[in-house]
Amino acid sequence: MTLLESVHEPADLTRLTPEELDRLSIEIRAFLVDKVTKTGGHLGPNLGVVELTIALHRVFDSPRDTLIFDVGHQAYVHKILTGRRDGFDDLRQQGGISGYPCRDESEHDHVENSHASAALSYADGLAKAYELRGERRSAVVVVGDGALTGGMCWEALNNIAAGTDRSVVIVVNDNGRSYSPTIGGVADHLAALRLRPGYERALEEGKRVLQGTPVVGKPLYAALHAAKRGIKDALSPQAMFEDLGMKYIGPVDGHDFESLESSLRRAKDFGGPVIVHAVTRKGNGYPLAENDELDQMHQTDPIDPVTGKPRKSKGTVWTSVFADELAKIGAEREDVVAITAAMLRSTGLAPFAEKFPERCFDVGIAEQHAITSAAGMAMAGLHPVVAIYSTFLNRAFDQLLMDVALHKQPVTVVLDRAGITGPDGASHHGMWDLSILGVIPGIHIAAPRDALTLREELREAVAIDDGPSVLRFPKATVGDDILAVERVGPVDILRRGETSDVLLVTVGSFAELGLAAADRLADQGIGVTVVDPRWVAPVPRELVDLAAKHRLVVTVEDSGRHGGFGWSLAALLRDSDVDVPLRDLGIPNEFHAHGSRDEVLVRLGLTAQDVARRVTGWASDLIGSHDQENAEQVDRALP
Ligand SMILES: Cc1ncc(C[n+]2csc(CCOP(=O)(O)OP(=O)(O)O)c2C)c(N)n1
Ligand SMILES: CC(=O)[C@@H](O)[C@H](O)COP(=O)(O)O
Ligand SMILES: [Mg+2]
Repeated sequence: MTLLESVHEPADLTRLTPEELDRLSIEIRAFLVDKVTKTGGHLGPNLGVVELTIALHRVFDSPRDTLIFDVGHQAYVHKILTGRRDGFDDLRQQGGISGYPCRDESEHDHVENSHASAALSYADGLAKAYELRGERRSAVVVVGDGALTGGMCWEALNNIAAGTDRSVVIVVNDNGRSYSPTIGGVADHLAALRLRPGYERALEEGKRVLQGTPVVGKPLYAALHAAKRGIKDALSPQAMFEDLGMKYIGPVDGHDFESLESSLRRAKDFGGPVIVHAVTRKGNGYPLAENDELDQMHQTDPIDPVTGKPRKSKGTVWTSVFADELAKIGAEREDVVAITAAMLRSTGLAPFAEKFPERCFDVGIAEQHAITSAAGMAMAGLHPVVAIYSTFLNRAFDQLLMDVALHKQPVTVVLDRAGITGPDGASHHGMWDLSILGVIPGIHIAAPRDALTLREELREAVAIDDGPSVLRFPKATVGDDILAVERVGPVDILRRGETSDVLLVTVGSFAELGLAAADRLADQGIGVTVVDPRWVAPVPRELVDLAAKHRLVVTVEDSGRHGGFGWSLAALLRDSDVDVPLRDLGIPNEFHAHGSRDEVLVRLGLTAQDVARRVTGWASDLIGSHDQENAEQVDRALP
């Protein structure tokens, strides 16, 4: 039996010798490489926290002490040590274990939200509750140097520092990288602290020397205090955390068990807010992840563990089309600048940054700042393009509403990973943007259906100079271009039905699905006109006239139904006194578990077959043109 097989719960770790701990680390790293190169996942981050996570579980008493991982993408080792080793064959797969902490999986898991920079706030709340209830428990957080660039961390630190008797242990997992090297003053300060590692050792050495002298009692303590002061001033740059009133321990070698455990025990015994600054190496022990110049191993697709080559090709993804067109626009318009929130490559800004380095800004994991900083740039005559994932825009809603739209500033926000994303689960699906952005006065939102319309609508967006414009597209391979048979205003007619039974309005990449459904319905004699609005906000008024010429309107969108495009079009028809029944298909407003994008869409009934079946039913019920027998025929006719 391997050591890894002998560890079923954290308590099993406490009996291991130093040699066994080192062996266990080797086994865990081999396990991570073996499993994650098969399933895909956050290989780099987790290889960097093997010793740290083992040490945390040896020093603290989870779940009595609450262990929280910021983002949570680096919790695989935690899952292995808390009895879920066997689940890694199905990591991030439908029905398998989540790639993030999951409360249903274990009492040791607490925070499922993978949005960065929130963990310290949880810890502050937990610690306040423990104090009120007289419970001697520690709230322990692992927060990365990247997550520490997020604003919520500093809101939390401001509060945590005030809780002098509350045990909040903040382990800064400092590997110097987010996706790519972490930027900004916080990162520079951590680097300064990292580069002066002698402080702790010198302090220990000073204590040892003094305790070996005949000096005792008060003179000894005075001498110790003087030594500490002198060493601290000489070796340790003024740690901003101490300025905040927090004890700072570090920098600590995050791969050395002895240093880690002694620091964590000191932190646990301190009984107040304390920072343990652990210096780790992302991807430690696996050269392909250690030397991750192209940010491929922060979150990897399934790859060959030796060569690092993807196990299957993804084809052309939406992001690469955006990347190419923005770089072209950048060459034509020097007022266009780009902003990323620590995700330059994964949001497609790398080609722009390579061509125009002075016009591309990485603000760290700080989407709120990104949006308002963009408003500032726009006020000064630039046209910023902020590229972020749809789900992360949630936290910057007020900035888009009040800092951009209120001032009618020309800022373009490009939302990648819009709609169902898949393996990253509920907090990553980009299903909220149409619902929350639709309320913003003067906003323009485009949902391209293919590469051609993405290029076209991106150009239209950066030409809008009287307010915010938004473009959204999914985490997927982009399909073939779908040519329109006619354009009515901004609306593309993709297919005219033999009869005007149904107007099927498809949003974005769902055009392909809508056309496939229309083909099936035509076989049943149901005439379907398929249109792509291209710009979904404001809802094109041309849809009112088109709806008035049909007997049923159906919308289908890769977005939450509540407040989505379907609801907005229904409101417009009502306001226009067009009394045509409308049915909307979209993502139910629930939290949807991980799986592949296609698997989740099947779960949600968002496939051509499902759409055809639903339309047949509605056509039969609402316009009486087809009986139930047709509905069954549609079923039989479909693969
Ligand atoms: C609000 C938000 N923006 C962006 C992301 C995407 N993201 C996930 S992990 C990560 C980098 C985290 O860096 P760090 O905190 O240093 O952790 P490490 O991966 O280095 O362990 C980013 C940007 C996110 N999860 N949340
Ligand atoms: C944890 C996080 O927010 C990302 O790393 C997430 O895994 C998205 O990955 P993709 O960039 O592959 O969509
Ligand atoms: Mg990091």
